[in-house]
Amino acid sequence: MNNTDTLHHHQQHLAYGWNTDWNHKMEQMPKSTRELEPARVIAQHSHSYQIMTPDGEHTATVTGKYEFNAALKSDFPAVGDWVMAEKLPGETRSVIHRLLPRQSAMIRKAAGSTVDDQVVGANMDYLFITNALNQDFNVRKMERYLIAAWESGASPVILLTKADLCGDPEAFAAQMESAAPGVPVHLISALQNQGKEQLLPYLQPGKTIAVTGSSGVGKSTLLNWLADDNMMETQGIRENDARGRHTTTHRELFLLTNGTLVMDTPGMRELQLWDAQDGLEQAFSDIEALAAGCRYRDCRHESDPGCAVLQAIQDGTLEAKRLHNYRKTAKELSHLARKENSLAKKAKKAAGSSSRRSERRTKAGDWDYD
Ligand SMILES: Nc1nc2c(ncn2[C@@H]2O[C@H](COP(=O)(O)OP(=O)(O)OP(=O)(O)O)[C@@H](O)[C@H]2O)c(=O)[nH]1
Ligand SMILES: [Zn+2]
Repeated sequence: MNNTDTLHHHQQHLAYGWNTDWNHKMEQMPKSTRELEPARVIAQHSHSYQIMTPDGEHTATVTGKYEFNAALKSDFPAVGDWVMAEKLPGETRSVIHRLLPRQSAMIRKAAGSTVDDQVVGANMDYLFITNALNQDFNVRKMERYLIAAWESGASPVILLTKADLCGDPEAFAAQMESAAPGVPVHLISALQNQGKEQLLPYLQPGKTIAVTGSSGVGKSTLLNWLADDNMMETQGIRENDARGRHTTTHRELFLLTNGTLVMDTPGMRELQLWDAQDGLEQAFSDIEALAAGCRYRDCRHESDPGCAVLQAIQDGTLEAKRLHNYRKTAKELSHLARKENSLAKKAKKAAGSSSRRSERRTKAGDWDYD
């Protein structure tokens, strides 16, 4: 196949975020005797995918060989993935042969098993983490979200929504900023159409944005606001597809007219924590940086002599609460790790006895709808 030709002739497909990096990754793939073209996964059903191919939207399934070689659930394509697909002659169907290596991925861990880990979204550039400026406002919760965000490889951005409901939004933004080192914090009100200009730097052609946050913080409102009259496609974002029943029109990756891609997958909406050491270190990079100055490498920042973290609290450059939250989160993570371990042991024992497949189904929850 002549890739350059393919790419130049299909602007629609290019719009879905294809770029020179992906082209490079494609060229690294082992050569195939078949006509394979790159396509992006725009929706996921239990046994099939919707993909955007150079010829438009196709329904696709993975090949038997793909399935055979997939050791983990996360080896299967997910929304946002780029795959190499073969168009079936005369049909709007394709088969997926390969997965291009992910640039970022949000993984939902299944307790006690790595086999059941699911990718709920792939190749996001930005992850919008939302928290509302009402009783939902919760720094602790955001610290936990940030861990998952950093683990994903996408750049986190904090959006404080419903700013119109708050008397002193700036104070809350400042509080959030100190809990999220290196993460931009924006105050917005979708209802009052305020703060959109701050989001424009992220709304770039070819960039993919995913939105996460607890139920009710205003994600749907935000997505519709971002899409505004910018929807390329006719259906609104997540009108009422909570059960994901509309397999023919259902999409989870949307193209705005300015070329930005917006991802809204059910699994992405509720991030869970797991034993995520790297994410913890990044979410608390302020403390990690201070800890580098502690006299002892294994300093517990409790009463240890020469502790730079405690010194910073004394100097007033670090809030005591921040260290407290760090400790609590670290503890929580190791608790999760222990729980995962014991569940893994139990699962091992139970394996073979009951029907694992149906168990998987239920666990998969909203991800595995059809
Ligand atoms: N005052 C105010 N209310 C808002 C704003 N954005 C959303 N809301 C309201 O908050 C409620 C929840 O908004 P949704 O967009 O449905 O929230 P969601 O996060 O998508 O909720 P789930 O679908 O449950 O995940 C609705 O009543 C919205 O009208 C805002 O900027 N200001
Ligand atoms: Zn220390």
